Amino acid sequence: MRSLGFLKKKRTKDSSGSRDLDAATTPTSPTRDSPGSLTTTTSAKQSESAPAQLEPSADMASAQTPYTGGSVQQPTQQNVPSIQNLLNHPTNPYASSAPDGAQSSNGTPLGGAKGSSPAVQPPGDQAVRQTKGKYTLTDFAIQRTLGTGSFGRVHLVQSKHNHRFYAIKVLKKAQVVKMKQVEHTNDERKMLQRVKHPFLITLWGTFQDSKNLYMVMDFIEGGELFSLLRKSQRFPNPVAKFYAAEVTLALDYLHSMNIIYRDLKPENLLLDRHGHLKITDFGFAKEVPDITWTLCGTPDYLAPEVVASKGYNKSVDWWSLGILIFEMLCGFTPFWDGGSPMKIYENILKGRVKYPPYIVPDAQDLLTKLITSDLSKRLGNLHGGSKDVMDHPWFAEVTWDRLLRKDIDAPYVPPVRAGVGDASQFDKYPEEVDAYGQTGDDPYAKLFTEF
Ligand SMILES: Nc1ncnc2c1ncn2[C@@H]1O[C@H](COP(=O)(O)OP(=O)(O)OP(=O)(O)O)[C@@H](O)[C@H]1O
Repeated sequence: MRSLGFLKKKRTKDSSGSRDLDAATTPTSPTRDSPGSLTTTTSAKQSESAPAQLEPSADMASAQTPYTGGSVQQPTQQNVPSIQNLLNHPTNPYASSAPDGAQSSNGTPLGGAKGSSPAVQPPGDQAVRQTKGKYTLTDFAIQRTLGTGSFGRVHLVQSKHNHRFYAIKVLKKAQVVKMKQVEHTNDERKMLQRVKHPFLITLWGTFQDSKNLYMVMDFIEGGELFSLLRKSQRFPNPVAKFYAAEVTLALDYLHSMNIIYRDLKPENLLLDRHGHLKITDFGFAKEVPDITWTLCGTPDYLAPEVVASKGYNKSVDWWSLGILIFEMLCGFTPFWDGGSPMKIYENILKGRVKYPPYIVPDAQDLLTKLITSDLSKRLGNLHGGSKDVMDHPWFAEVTWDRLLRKDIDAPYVPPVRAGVGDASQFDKYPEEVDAYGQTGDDPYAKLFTEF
């Protein structure tokens, strides 16, 4: 029987060294996005270090009674109306605001877009958000840890100015340098500064001290989709469709700006207080107008052309969308089989997917068209681009422009008390008191001049 041990663990970027993909058991990242630079740095393997607090539900075989959240609305097949039936409940998303109270003229954070138009145009202005050195640590009171990552942790903080809650991602410079992620970290800031979209996290500012880099983002209260999925085992078809549709709009937007995201997985999808998605962790996002070669991502989600060290393009995100939809519908990823990352890569390269009988035909059709090694057939990579994905019959009842306006109710509303820094939807982490705010010698100052 399939062992479900992996279900408990979050899949993180590796923090424990590197090897060459061709030569060893661990996938690796070359330092630059060029074909000639395949000396390796950071690997992207399934980490054993993340907390594993979420046991899969005892009712593993059922997608009908997935939730354990008491009186919370639960996205089961019975009580979740189809997206078509959700059209008459406009939500009233809270306008976000900067920690110092500043807003752009339209009351939203400032973002800037360039490149081709997305198939569905998000609202917003074109100015570039000022992020560099805008804040300091003394602007915030640090509360608890929301998550840990390869280079540091994400804290819930409260602004001393407007008293609102934010999330600050802290990255240890020494760790970033050690794992040869300087370029990716600078890219993360740069990409986040450029984007403005309902389903992407907002970066308000960055700053640094001699030891750490800090990124000030909106605090997204509802927790990770990962937690919801593991508690549920798997999502009913309309629920998976809702989240997949929001991700599709975000990818459509990113790709219109020539940004590849490259780390799609439930761990990086947060739920806002209304249950809409926010994609976080732009640690692998990069502007790539045509082709790139860097080996990065999370094993289960890697496209075969990435595993095979070939040049690749935006369509790796469409492959990953296929893996995400599969995982939401099944509770496990298609190429995982309990083995090492290397075993996963073998399976990815073989490309054989077993579709459980409970996957509806439309969904299976879409999955076969996304999870295909043949780039001339992969949906999203064809002439119609992302529109082909949106026009697929599985998404037939999605009204894309209303979804973009969050004018469609989410299938699950997280039980959070808004505005009070309620972090109850996040796992608990041991609180380490790191030496934040230090001045003094900074051997890495030249590497992070944009922060
Ligand atoms: N804006 C936010 N609001 C609430 N929680 C957040 C926010 N950003 C990140 N988190 C939490 O912190 C966790 C780690 O964040 P993130 O993935 O950006 O860090 P990372 O160091 O890149 O992690 P990894 O190395 O695992 O990819 C997230 O999975 C999420 O639980």
